[in-house]
Amino acid sequence: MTEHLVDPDVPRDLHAFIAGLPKAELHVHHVGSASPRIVSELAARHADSKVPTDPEALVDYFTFTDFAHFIDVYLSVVDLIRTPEDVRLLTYEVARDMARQQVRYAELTITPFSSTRRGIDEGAFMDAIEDARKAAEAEFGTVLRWCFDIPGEAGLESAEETARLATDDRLRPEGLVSFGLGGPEIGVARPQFKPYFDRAIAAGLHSVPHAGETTGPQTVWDALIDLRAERIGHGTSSAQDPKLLAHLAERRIPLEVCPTSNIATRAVRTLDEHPIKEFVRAGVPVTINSDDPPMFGTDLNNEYAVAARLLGLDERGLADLAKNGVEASFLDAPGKARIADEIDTYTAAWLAS
Ligand SMILES: O=C(O)c1cccc(C(=O)CC[C@H]2O[C@@H](n3cnc4c(=O)[nH]cnc43)[C@H](O)[C@@H]2O)c1
Ligand SMILES: [Zn+2]
Repeated sequence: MTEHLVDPDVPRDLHAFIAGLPKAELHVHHVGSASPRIVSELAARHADSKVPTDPEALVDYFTFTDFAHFIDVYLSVVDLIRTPEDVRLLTYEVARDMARQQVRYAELTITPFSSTRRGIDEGAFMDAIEDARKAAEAEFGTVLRWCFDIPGEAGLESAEETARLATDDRLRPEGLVSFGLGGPEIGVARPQFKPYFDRAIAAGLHSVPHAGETTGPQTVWDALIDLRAERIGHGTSSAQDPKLLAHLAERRIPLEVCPTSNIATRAVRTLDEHPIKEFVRAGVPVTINSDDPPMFGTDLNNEYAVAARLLGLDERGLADLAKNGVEASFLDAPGKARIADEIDTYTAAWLAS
């Protein structure tokens, strides 16, 4: 258990239960998962960067005034990933951190455009993430899959490039399962990306755009209608629209909820004002995720503890939440059943002890 992340309002034995609970993570960014150790190592390697090398100084550096500031800082970390070896190291170390938290399966959001436009060879990039994926599965037992996302603010050029990298049979990595859209939402309307999502969906990828994180519920409707979203990244503002909540519940469209992220980027004022309770009350499938954990001073275990407090969950409630993540994943049916059984076995043993 990471001591500094223990929520004093959650009983200690519930923290211990969460630490051992097998989990799936569906909304977590590649570069945003770089631990302070990796960020400071890369910053030391690339001395021209403004990113601090001292892990303590990173805490201040990762304090954001708003979403735009978060993206600026995020891109300064992206600038540290300069070689295929940087990509491999980052991916492998992220999987190690996940395995320590009993993450059995993760769909990691990667923005290949940001790397290829900075000069990393596209084939070498794909080889680096695939090599790390296979090593992580063999050595840590954590299964990784990829979501390639368009950085929307970078325009349609980035959409074209992301769609090409995701659908070209010679490049497309074996682990790729879905197609996303990230970055700021203000001034970046979802419908313009429809042709790129159509191509990705035609190539067999699932649609998982961010929507309703920093703009209102209409963005979520646009993601559902134009981008044919199967899950929504964040979807926080859905709570403002009862018809939308009913639609998400009826169609069983999960929200990828990332509570601490929403506070860190100031999308939501305080955790107590987070709409997660409204989602659950409306019957919307809720999954718990960490988004950019070291940047937001959190990890997946802490997000489960936050959810336990906000929703008043005990061990069985937390196990159900973990099973929501498995069910909403793009794993095949036997893969889902394996992790769900593991969650049940773990929970039964914990409650019997
Ligand atoms: O790479 C570039 O050159 C570039 C140019 C202009 C704009 C961008 C971006 O906007 C990149 C955004 C970046 O942020 C990632 N991300 C991480 N966490 C979140 C989140 O909570 N909400 C939205 N986006 C997020 C996203 O995956 C993009 O890679 C890049
Ligand atoms: Zn995100």
